[in-house]
Amino acid sequence: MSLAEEKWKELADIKDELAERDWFMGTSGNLAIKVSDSPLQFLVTASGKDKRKRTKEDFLLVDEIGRPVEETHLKPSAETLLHVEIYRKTKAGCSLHVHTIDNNVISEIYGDQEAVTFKGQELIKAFDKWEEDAVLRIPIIPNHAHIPTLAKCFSSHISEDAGAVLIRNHGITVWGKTSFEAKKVLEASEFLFRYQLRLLEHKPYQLFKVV
Ligand SMILES: CSCCC(=O)C(=O)COP(=O)(O)O
Ligand SMILES: [Zn+2]
Repeated sequence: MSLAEEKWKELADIKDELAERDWFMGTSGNLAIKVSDSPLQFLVTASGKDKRKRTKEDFLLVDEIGRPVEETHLKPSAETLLHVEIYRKTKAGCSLHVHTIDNNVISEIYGDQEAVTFKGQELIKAFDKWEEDAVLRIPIIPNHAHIPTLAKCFSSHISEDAGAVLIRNHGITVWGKTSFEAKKVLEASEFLFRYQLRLLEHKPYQLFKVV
């Protein structure tokens, strides 16, 4: 099996796991996994497809600016430029984007603050923050319809090899050095969003900052 075939299967297995959680409603979501550094090439989900299905046309190989490497009728994800920024600026190996009710509601509740911040939850350790009272800040950016503008805004929040950015009333994009780390960051983010929303249910009259 070639490296590209190995990465294809790795990403397809991750996609199946996220599909089991019903995190690809209405064809939303896109996933990517790096295949080579020089030249930069990565597999990305084909645009507009039902990501709950597993087919031979789920992904396509794109270059350092998100163009298909081979002749194809498939279109790369509409949000390929966000994945380009991740691989251009970091050593990340995998990036995942999903729309969930929880991440959309959190992004709207805390959107005006331009970030949602967590402190004191054990799952913060999934972001490799182990110190006592570590604080996790997840930026929230506007959902620019013009993808190059969205990618530029998104890029300003990329500095480490693993991270997460919320796009307001849209979804979350996470990345990690490996697909394992990217999925861990995604699961931890969604856990923390669900935790915060549950907490707010018990304090309905306070939209308080968690820190
Ligand atoms: C119907 S979801 C709108 C597009 C989107 O936000 C998304 O995540 C999926 O777009 P893609 O082009 O990757 O299928
Ligand atoms: Zn999206």
